[in-house]
Amino acid sequence: MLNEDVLIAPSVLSADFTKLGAELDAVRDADLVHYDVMDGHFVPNLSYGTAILKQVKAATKLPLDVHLMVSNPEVQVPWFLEAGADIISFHLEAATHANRLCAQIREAGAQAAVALNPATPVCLLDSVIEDVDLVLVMTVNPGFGGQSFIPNSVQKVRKLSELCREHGVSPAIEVDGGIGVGNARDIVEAGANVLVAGSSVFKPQDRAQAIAGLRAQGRLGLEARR
Ligand SMILES: O=C(CO)[C@H](O)[C@H](O)COP(=O)(O)O
Ligand SMILES: [Co+2]
Repeated sequence: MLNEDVLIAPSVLSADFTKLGAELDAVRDADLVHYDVMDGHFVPNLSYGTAILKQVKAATKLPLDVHLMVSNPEVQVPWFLEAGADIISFHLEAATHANRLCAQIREAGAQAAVALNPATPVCLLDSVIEDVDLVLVMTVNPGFGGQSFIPNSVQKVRKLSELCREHGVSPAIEVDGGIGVGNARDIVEAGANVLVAGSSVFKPQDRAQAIAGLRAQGRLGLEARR
C-alpha cells in the first residue's frame, strides 16, 4: 500500500542521462521512480515522454510514478497508461473532468493521483479526494529541479491531512520539490509519506546513502506523528 510507510521516490529529472541504466541501478533501494513530464505549456520547460518511460521501465523493477505537468492531461493519460505507468498524477489546475480522469486511470489498473501547485488551496480537492490513491503537493513551483522548498508547504500538508480525515479517506500524500534531510522529518510529521527527491538523491556520490538518510528522517517524522 502506498500510504503505509515512508516511501522514497527519486526524480530521474536530476539523473545523468548519459548513463541512465547505472543511475537507476544506483537508486534500487528506493520505493518508486518519479518521472516528470513537462510540456513547455503548463510549465515553462520540456522534459521527456513515453519513449524514455519505456526504457526506464525496462531498466528498473521499481514502480513508475509519473507526474504529468501538462495542459489537457486527458490527452496524455492514455499514452502513459499504455507505456506502463503504475501511478499517474495530473494537475488539478489543468484537468477539466478530474473525477472522470481518476476513474479512467484506475480502470486501467494504475493508481490515480491529483497534483496541486503551491498556490492552489487544498479545499479544491473536496470533490475529488475520495477518488484518488495519492495527492501530490508541489513544494516548489513546478518546472525545474533544484529549487528551494517553500516553507508554508508544511502547513498545507497539515490542512490536507485534516481534509482527508474529514472525508474518512487516507490517500498517500506525496511532496515534490526541494525535499532533503533538512525538511523530510517535518513534512512527514505534518502528514506526507511519499518523498520525491531529485537533487538530494542524485547530487551526492552515494545515492544509496542519500536514500537511507531521507528514509531515516522521514521515519522520525512518522514516529513523531503517531
Ligand atoms: O516535479 C518536479 C519539478 O517540477 C520534480 O519532481 C522536482 O523538482 C524534483 O527535484 P528536486 O528534488 O531537485 O526539487
Ligand atoms: Co515531480
